[in-house]
Amino acid sequence: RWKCQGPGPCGSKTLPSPRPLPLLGHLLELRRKDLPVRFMELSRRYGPVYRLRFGTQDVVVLNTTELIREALIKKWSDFAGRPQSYTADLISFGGKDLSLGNYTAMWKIQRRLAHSSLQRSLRTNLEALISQEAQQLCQDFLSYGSSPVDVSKDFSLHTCRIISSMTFGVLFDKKDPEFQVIHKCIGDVVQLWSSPNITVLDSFPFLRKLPNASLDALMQAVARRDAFVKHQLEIHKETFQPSEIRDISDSMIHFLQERKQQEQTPAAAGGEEFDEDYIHMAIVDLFIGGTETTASTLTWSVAYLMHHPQVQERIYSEMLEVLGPERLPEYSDRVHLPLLWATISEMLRLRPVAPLAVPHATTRDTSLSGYFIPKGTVVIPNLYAANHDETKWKNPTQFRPERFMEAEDPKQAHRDVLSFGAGARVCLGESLARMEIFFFLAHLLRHFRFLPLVPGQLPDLCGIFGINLRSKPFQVRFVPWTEPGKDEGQE
Ligand code: HEM
Repeated sequence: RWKCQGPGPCGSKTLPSPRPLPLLGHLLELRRKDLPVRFMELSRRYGPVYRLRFGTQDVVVLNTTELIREALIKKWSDFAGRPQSYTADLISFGGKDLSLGNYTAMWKIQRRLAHSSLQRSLRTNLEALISQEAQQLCQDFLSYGSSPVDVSKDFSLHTCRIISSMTFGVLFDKKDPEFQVIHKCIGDVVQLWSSPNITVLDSFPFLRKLPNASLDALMQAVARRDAFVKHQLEIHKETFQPSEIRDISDSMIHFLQERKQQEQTPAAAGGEEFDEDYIHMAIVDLFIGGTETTASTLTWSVAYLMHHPQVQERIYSEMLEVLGPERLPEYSDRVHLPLLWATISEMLRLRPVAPLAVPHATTRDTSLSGYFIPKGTVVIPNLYAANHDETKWKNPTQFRPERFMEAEDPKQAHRDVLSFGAGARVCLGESLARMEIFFFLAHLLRHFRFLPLVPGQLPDLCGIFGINLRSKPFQVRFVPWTEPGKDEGQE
């Protein structure tokens, strides 16, 4: 299977692979909590690309920027698929998902639609919305006084409010019960879906008939999520005016209505109809992407900056110099705030929230670095390994934002951070995420120093590896720069 059998993209070499266990293959590797780091270790022994076998599934792991670019950019259509699974189908109307859906004609329409709707929303007054949210968050932190704060919840409530406003035109109150339900169940679906009690159902079909409390909880969270999205879409359909596209839902409804009017027959679209479920799932994915990922990067940034109070001070001085004491930051200021911008890239590099991206699948027989890779192989781009590649990044585990400013080609150095993936499946929300991280950090650092509760008691930077790379909970005091307490941190 791993040698090219005939005409096609022949590679003469066979992919290296660690010795597998009988029946299980390399399945036990999946029990490791720090999978991206483990994959990186394996690459030191077996080379930057190797093959593993999980049960009946062949998996190829890519561990360098060059290999990931060759696969996802140079040969993008060969690697644009997603592995299909029983549980992904369960939570997405039978696979009509944007991030988990396979590379089909319907998916391409869905992705183009989500992309253009999001871009349209980015072109409106998004900057004002995000800046307001960041100011609101500063007000909240001020109101907590010197009490400690667990920032991750606050960040995710605010990022969720932003994506709700962009999608449905509603800026929910953080305490609104309806908002709290959607905020919670979006997180619950992701956590439950990636839990071992659920993932096991993909590999062992006979277990699907047995009672499974995790599966029941997952389906309840999915039902709550779907009820919320359906309700919002119904409201939009009733009030929709083609002359006034207000938000992402409107853009999507407009597209669907136009498509129906043009009488696109299912036959013309390859036998399938582009129905409302695709819109529903695209919105769900924007909510998932738009909530925890950015919030997680922000939380990591606070944790790292607590370890590096001198970087906080330098960013604060940089902002004072560029903005003066009064003016609020604007997004165009980022080019004049190189240390802040470099700190954001350094954070994305060191702690990519989706360290193994989302698994890809080959859509046809192909090759990579001279190795033959058959159609249907699952491909894991190890973004964490690429961002820690010693040949590209000096002392890669160190937090050193200056590396971007000192680079021969700083723009290229920023681009070399692969945390948003690349190619046909590159993250749809990169521009939004960067803008959010910029505004939240700029506003927070302009107002406050980030200090530990007790001097020297700093957050653990190791993190929790799972479907995403989260920091362990920690508490921080946001102390206005005007108050004393300068030397409480630790460099
Ligand atoms: C720091 C923040 C973020 C990071 C690090 C991040 C990272 C990623 C990564 C690594 C992927 C998978 C790429 C691949 O499969 O090769 C992805 C996919 C995706 N992201 Fe993000 N993301 C972030 C924020 C967002 C935001 C704010 C949104 C939405 C508003 C979003 C929406 C999506 C969607 C819809 C996909 C699926 C794309 C597809 O399969 O075609 N993400 N993201």
